[in-house]
Amino acid sequence: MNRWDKCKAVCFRSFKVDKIVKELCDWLKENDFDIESKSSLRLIQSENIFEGRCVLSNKNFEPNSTLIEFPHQFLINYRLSFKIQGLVEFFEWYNENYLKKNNLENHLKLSRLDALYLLILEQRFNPNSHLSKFIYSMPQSYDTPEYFDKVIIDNLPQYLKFDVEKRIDKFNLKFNFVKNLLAEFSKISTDKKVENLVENFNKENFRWVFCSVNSRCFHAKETEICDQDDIVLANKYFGVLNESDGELNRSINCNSMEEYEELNEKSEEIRNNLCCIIPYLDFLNHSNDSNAYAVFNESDKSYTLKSQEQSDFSETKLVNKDEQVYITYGHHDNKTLYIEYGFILEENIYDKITFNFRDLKKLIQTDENSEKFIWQCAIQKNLINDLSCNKQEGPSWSLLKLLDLIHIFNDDFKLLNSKQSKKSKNSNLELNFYDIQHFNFVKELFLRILNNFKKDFIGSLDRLNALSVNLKETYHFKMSKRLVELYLEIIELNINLANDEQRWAMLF
Ligand SMILES: C[S@@+](CC[C@H](N)C(=O)[O-])C[C@H]1O[C@@H](n2cnc3c(N)ncnc32)[C@H](O)[C@@H]1O
Repeated sequence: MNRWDKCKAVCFRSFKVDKIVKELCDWLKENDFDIESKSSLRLIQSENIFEGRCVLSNKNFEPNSTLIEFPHQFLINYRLSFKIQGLVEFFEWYNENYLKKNNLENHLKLSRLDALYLLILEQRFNPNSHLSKFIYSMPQSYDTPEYFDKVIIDNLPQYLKFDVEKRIDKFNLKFNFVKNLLAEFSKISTDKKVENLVENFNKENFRWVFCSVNSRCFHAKETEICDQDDIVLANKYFGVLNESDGELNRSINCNSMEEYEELNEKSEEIRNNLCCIIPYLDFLNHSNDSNAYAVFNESDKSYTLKSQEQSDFSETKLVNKDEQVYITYGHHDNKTLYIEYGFILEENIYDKITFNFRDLKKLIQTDENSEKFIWQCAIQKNLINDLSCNKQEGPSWSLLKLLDLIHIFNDDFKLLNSKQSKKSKNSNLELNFYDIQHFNFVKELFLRILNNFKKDFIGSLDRLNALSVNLKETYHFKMSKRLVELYLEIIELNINLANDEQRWAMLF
């Protein structure tokens, strides 16, 4: 897009945004929250067209001041679905006919997150909806991979494709499960709202609500937002949510990588069930260097947006007049931003390549018991949480230590001759977990994995470049290609680092 096109697009969008903002502010006012008089913030179309809409400050704020407080009633989570008669009937029917009768696997159960999807969809198509003006303020479509042309996904490197496909599978599984349940329920329901919801529950609409919630939610504890009565109902329909169940610090008790990955997924699922959307605050964009943060306020159950606190260690990023207010969505690498939010950052200090179980397994050429032992050590010694390399520091210490371990047990390394290594094959206790012992072998393994990745990424770039001209004009294509290039840069920088004897030796 050239500068003129960009300018035209911004003007057009700004016009639309004004109308959306007005509706949203009117809606808040109708619900006793006059945001225009209460706050020093305003919503506009960002000058960076790819950022969409954004929140701007009308004045300078001191560090640690309150920018705005959102009353509890505007925190939208599953509990509001219990106020909709048709949905409550559906949950009751599901409880009686499914939950009690079948021993369902977790992914085939309704969850709190599904209740939030259903609430927003029901309200979107309900002519008397309480939330319709807020829902109108949400984007009509998204830039997350659920919206991509499949050809783009098919031609991504395995590193990205695997997670993108996993996400799309999850979406499809959820869609089919809820659709079938609703279809069965509609046979016995006479509620007009349910009829309406079933009619509108198609793939396109579910995709929209799936992405709306996932890319615009905050996370808040159930006990912070819900009354005890809501929690009792939620436990009945969706099971008890033990918020500490999925905590990763319990990974230490895992005995295998499969168990560890399961725990990881469970922890993500629990977090997803804590999703809540806060109108207006869902317009805040992300920066790694944010000037604000949002926090739950226990005393009055409100959600507060605050300017950053003064820090003794780094320069405090201030909220200044007419500048954008940013929060941080988390210390996300570009793969996560791409999949969860549909954008990437050119300069992302948290960007890295994280090697997973399957990538590293390819390096292990040993017997089953030794392999099991390697993974158990990796989990128990907590190496598993950061098996990555980045642009600034190269490989993480955990990755180097794991490669050191892999090398000791690898039949491939015929040079293996140190007494310590042979002894350590038989005894966990004798393994040294504090230093890396064989940095030349580690280098060889590191280069093996990087070169595999490089081949995959270069192949992907070639295939992407060969796609049709029309597709290459799309934002989804451009963002995907740029992401592949940025990762290729990380791979090449790390290959150079490993090949530079002096710099490599300095890592140990
Ligand atoms: C919570 S919403 C923020 C409001 C959004 N800009 C809008 O117009 O509704 C999150 C979405 O904003 C966009 N976004 C947020 N931060 C961004 C950034 N730093 N660069 C580009 N897009 C960003 C992405 O599309 C993301 O999925």
